[in-house]
Amino acid sequence: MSAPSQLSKDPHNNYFDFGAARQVPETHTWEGLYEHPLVDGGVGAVEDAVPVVDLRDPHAAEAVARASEQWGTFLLEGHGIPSELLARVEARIVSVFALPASEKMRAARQDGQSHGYGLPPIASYFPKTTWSEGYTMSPANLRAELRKIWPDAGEDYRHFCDVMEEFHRQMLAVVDKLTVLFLAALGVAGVEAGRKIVETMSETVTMHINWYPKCPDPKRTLGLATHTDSGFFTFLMQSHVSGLQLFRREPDRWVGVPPGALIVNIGDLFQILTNGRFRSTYHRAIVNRDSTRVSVAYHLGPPADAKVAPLREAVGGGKPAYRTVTWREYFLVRKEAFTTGGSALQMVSLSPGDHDDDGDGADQISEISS
Ligand SMILES: C=C1C[C@]23C[C@@]1(O)CC[C@H]2[C@@]12CCC[C@@](C)(C(=O)O1)[C@H]2[C@@H]3C(=O)O
Ligand SMILES: O=C(O)CCC(=O)C(=O)O
Ligand SMILES: [Fe+2]
Repeated sequence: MSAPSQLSKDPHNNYFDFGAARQVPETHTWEGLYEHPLVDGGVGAVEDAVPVVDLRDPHAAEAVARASEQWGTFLLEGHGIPSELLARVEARIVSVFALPASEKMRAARQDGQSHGYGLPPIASYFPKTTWSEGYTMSPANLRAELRKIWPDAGEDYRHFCDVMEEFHRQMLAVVDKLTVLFLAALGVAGVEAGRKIVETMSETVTMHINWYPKCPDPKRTLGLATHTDSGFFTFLMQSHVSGLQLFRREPDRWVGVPPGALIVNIGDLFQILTNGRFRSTYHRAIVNRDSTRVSVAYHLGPPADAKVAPLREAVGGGKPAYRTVTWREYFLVRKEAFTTGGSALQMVSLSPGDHDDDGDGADQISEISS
């Protein structure tokens, strides 16, 4: 482990040289990772196959509704993003993380900042460090952000920015199509309403890239801690190496998501917006001995200070299940939830207990609180 003196005093922000690691040090060992069985969520699996939604399917809105209610996650097909572009995105992500530590650390996330290189925000809520590096950036500010790493704006800089901007442009078209389906699934009328939502979300897109290096002892550590995404919804593009797992109840188990697919995750604010009809999903990433894995999460949500409350169409004749929150406020609630071992969704619920977000009255799942 190297901890050059110019780096942050925060132990989560010190540089750990994964390439040189011959074992998993205490700082990176997690307990209770395999308390629940792991099952295959591949397309062939019978019980646990992760739902698939094909955007070309005339019944896609029903499939979106079913998957969002029952799983909170689905594999997206027919999205039209060329696999050749996804391969270029992957190659560019690999190239950033391959840079020397001193260059990456120029963009290190500072305390409380939403953007930057290093561990993701939730990392600071855990006593242990994960086997990964990350970098959060927003397309709106991509070029300025990446100048921190590549101040001379050379060829690598241009390649990275060009590819990520192309990915962003193409993703916006997918966001457009999926939003129409979500609104149809919720019975919200109006193309105009949809346009406005897409426009607003497109201005606040955040991309978080993840790099999970090979690990000499993968069973003892974790790539990304168990969490739900907090926004409206997230697209996740992962390389052809497995690692993403979804937590499912009754019986408690981890479902391994097949690698290579584009994944959609419902986030907590969408659960609030839909009055609990669509569910956010607990998920985590594990690492492996033989292959490095990368992923890019494309997070969509409202502006930080916009009020989010259950939709009239979702509440119907009933009662709103959640109070009104802003994303900024929800981050604080979630921080408190992580530090007290509670559930952020329960903390904003108007009838605590009734809307336990993972179904059994227990607040969080094992390794979160260990
Ligand atoms: C828009 C965002 C969602 C995110 C927090 C952030 O401001 C930028 C990083 C995102 C990420 C990626 C890894 C997991 C996660 C929980 C985290 O700590 O950082 C998510 C955040 C989230 O969904 O709340
Ligand atoms: O790498 C993965 O598969 C998970 C990434 C993730 O959940 C996230 O970035 O929010
Ligand atoms: Fe996530």
